[in-house]
Amino acid sequence: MLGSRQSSNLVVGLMSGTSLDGVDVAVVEIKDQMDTLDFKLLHFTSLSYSQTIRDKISTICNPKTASIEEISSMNMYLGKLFADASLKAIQEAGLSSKQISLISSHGQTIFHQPEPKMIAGSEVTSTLQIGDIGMIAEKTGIMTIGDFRTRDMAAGGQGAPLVPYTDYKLFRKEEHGRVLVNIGGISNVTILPKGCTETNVLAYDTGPGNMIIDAFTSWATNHTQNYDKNGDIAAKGKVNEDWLSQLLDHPYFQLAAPKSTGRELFGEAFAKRLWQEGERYQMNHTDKITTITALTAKTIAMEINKFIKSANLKEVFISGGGRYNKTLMRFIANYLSLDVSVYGIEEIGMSADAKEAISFAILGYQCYKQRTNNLPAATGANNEVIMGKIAW
Ligand SMILES: Nc1ncnc2c1ncn2[C@@H]1O[C@H](COP(=O)(O)OP(=O)(O)OP(=O)(O)O)[C@@H](O)[C@H]1O
Ligand SMILES: CC(=O)N[C@H]1[C@@H]2OC[C@@H](O2)[C@@H](O)[C@@H]1O[C@H](C)C(=O)O
Repeated sequence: MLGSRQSSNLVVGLMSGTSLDGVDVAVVEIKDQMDTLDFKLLHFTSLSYSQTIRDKISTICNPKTASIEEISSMNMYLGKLFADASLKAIQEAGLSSKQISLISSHGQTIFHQPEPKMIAGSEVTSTLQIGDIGMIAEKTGIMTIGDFRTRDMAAGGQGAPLVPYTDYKLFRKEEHGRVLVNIGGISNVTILPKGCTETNVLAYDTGPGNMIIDAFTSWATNHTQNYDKNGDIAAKGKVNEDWLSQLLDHPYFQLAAPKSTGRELFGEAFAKRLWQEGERYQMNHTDKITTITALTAKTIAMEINKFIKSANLKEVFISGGGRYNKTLMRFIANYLSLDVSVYGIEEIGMSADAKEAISFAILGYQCYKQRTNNLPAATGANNEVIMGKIAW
């Protein structure tokens, strides 16, 4: 039985995020004692998607170009790819499949609609993560858990963000407040006030993370670069303050929490519109990238600044690929009040790259243990639920 022996608590967590860069795989030992959870990262690896796969996923993320046939086949294709990635990681960790209790897979989000649509007089919210868990279980021989977000939505939540549950379990502090920021395709913050309980954690998506920076870099470099490595391009440009303040008027930044977002709002169409706006401002490509980097930084910092006093915030820890963008990190620190210090999340023993995959390992483990694993304060759900479905 899971949990009865130390060796049986080995879990593989899989995360494929909104950047569409690939799948992250964390092999984690989960230490489950009384009501505290802890983990040890045994191995971490990422499998990059080929350009063909990125393009295919991009196509099915866009309702105008998606076809049901492509969605259906990509669901099975990604399931197989996730299975292969899991087996590779298990082998690299020096383990065998038999030692793994479960695989927990977030899946690839291709659609996320937290604002209700009317269908035959009923309000419907929806979210879709693909990468079939039946396929993963079949190809690995390991029980697989996935499809977390729908259950939270069924309980009236946004189905996102889900990682704040593990942020709360692992990183809350009695002495002072902390903020965890993940900068992937989209950015999200988890605010853990001093001595917080589950009910007063604040967590939501702040808006774009690297998504627009990546798109701009690709266009500015004639597709020779997918992202602004280390923020080197942004470091060379100037922020256009006029344009930045206009960009900050976007309605998403004014929305009250709980809120979550994705490619539907800040994807390619949005990036294209901003790129054209930048042209109208007669800005060079470098200044456009610098200004868009400042937009990500400012929308994160503005949210944190709101809670510095009330939550007694002292430390901000940054994870996700954006942690490596030095210009973005510098801008965030500059936009924040001097009361808080900004660190990479490795400062508290967590890997910036593996954090989300580790979190999904923990969320899946909790599901298997039949424990609730959503944080209604973050998602807006009416009640706690056990998120996740199991393929035996
Ligand atoms: N060295 C680096 N310098 C600058 N940016 C980087 C670097 N390494 C990664 N990134 C950025 O991080 C992005 C990937 O981040 P990450 O893997 O955290 O996103 P994700 O998990 O796909 O997204 P999300 O968390 O929104 O689902 C890349 O697209 C790139 O923009
Ligand atoms: C619908 C969806 O896939 N949302 C992702 C996305 O990527 C970042 C942000 O938007 C967050 O809401 C979420 O992922 C993280 C892992 C979460 O649920 O905490």
